[in-house]
Amino acid sequence: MSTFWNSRVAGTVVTRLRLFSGEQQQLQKYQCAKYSTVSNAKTENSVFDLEWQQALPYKSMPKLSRYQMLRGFLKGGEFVDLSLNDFLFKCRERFGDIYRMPGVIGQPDSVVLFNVNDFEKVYRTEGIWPNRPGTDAVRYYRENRKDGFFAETLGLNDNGEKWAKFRHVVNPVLMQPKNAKLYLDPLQKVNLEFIERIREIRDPLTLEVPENFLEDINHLAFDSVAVVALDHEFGLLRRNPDCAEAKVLCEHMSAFLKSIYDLGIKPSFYKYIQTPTYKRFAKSMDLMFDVTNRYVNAALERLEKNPSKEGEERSVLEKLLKINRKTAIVMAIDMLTAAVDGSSSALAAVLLCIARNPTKQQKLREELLAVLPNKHERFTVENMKNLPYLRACIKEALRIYPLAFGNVRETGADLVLSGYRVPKGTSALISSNMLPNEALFFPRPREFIPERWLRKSDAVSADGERVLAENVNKFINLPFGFGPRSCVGRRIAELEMELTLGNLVRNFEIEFNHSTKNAFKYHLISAPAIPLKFKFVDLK
Ligand code: HEM
Repeated sequence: MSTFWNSRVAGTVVTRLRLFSGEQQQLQKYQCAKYSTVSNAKTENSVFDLEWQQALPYKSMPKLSRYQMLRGFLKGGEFVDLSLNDFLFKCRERFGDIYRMPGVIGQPDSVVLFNVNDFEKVYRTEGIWPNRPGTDAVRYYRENRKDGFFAETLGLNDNGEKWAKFRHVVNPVLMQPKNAKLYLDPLQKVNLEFIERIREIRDPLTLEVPENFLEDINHLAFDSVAVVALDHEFGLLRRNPDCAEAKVLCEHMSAFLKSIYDLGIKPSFYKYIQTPTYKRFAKSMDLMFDVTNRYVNAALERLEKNPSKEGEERSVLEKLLKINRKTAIVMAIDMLTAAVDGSSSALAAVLLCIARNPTKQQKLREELLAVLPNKHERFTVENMKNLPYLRACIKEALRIYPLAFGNVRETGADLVLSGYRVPKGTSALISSNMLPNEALFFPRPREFIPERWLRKSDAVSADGERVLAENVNKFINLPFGFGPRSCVGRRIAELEMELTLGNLVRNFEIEFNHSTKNAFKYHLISAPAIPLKFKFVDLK
């Protein structure tokens, strides 16, 4: 019987792979045999079936009642002012490492997870078309736009086969290493503006940047993603700080993120009546659509007037336009909304860690100088290949200050999670962001030890203790998500962080002489909560 199920699952996989052959390698990597037979295969003999039979019924899982949920989010309620993160943790204290959260007003129930073994099970059985619930409001907006622009595709906010088709066409453009050259130079140009901006705004005596330095980091992140997504240098950072369109985009991107929690998790009637939150959200989406549409059309016109030569490739946008104009617009909006706030928080985390750890900073500088002895020399795809310590510093900073509260997946199979039966199709909130800071998983968790991420022989901290991250369950720390649905902008984000950290450390001694207590607050994603008054001292 179990052989029958094995071959059935394998058969389905083979058929789908014919459709999406590019994902074949990923799939083989991610769908480990242990879990691929689970999918609804409740055969009498399977190990899974025994586990399922012995597990507690879903209904008996500790849960927040519908009334508690609704009351908690009403005026004066216990959850009303809490961030998503604090809300989930408050309930964890009451119910433990697994609990049910009721879906209210037409939303489905969710199960909230804090156990890494459960994270692994959910990810490993997510299937080839993993669904990420939570962005219903985006889909609702796109489905209901009067001009029907999104009738064929809802972009990467879609789910199921339609998501996969879209992702399949954009993956090669955004994720293939060979395409990095398309965005390396534009990103580097923006990056050098950032260095100049720091020199302009820092106090001439203290050499500290102003309290609102986060705004500059935000503009760096915005200019960087815009140069990729819209093939346009807005120059918000320095040359064109009053650019109205760039400001509109920036402002509405942040409003967009906030609405995702307000409309996706908190109780909301927006599908029945246009609530003020939904109206604000739809206005942001309209504005972002209009601006994006204009820039993509302008790029198209430029290309038509000055077509690229055979084999010549000039930008990511040009490549996306070659697929078609709609794909280019939808992808540009999806990149802009997903990139800016996250990238700037991640950059702030990296800078705080490096500024507070001068020995590590010096070690990184030495690595950079060995590869690029002249600080004016540009990074290239080639010379960036051998910078393991740079990458380790970024990984370690994202471990200490994880960006997202966690992730969301619809369970791809019936699963036993923490001893309870959880049916296929349940929305699972993988609440992972606190675990990378627990000593159980990472020794000396609050210390910035990039060596954890190096090869075995190098993974020893300054006082000789082994701190290797290799043996830690990798599902604890997945800053870019997992599997075929993981961050499509990962290469761009990593390159942007590597260029920024690399260029800053080559140019300055970076210090942060203030408290880092409660440096970040968590909403859907983290955001710096302290003034980022870094000190930048020029290096000779
Ligand atoms: C440090 C910066 C960033 C981090 C930590 C990050 C992290 C993530 C995570 C955790 C996800 C969800 C993955 C999953 O469900 O498994 C995601 C999705 C996504 N990210 Fe990023 N991201 C970053 C920057 C960017 C940038 C720069 C872009 C665009 C250029 C981008 C575009 C996207 C998009 C479009 C998705 C949705 C993918 C899909 O559903 O297929 N991200 N990101």
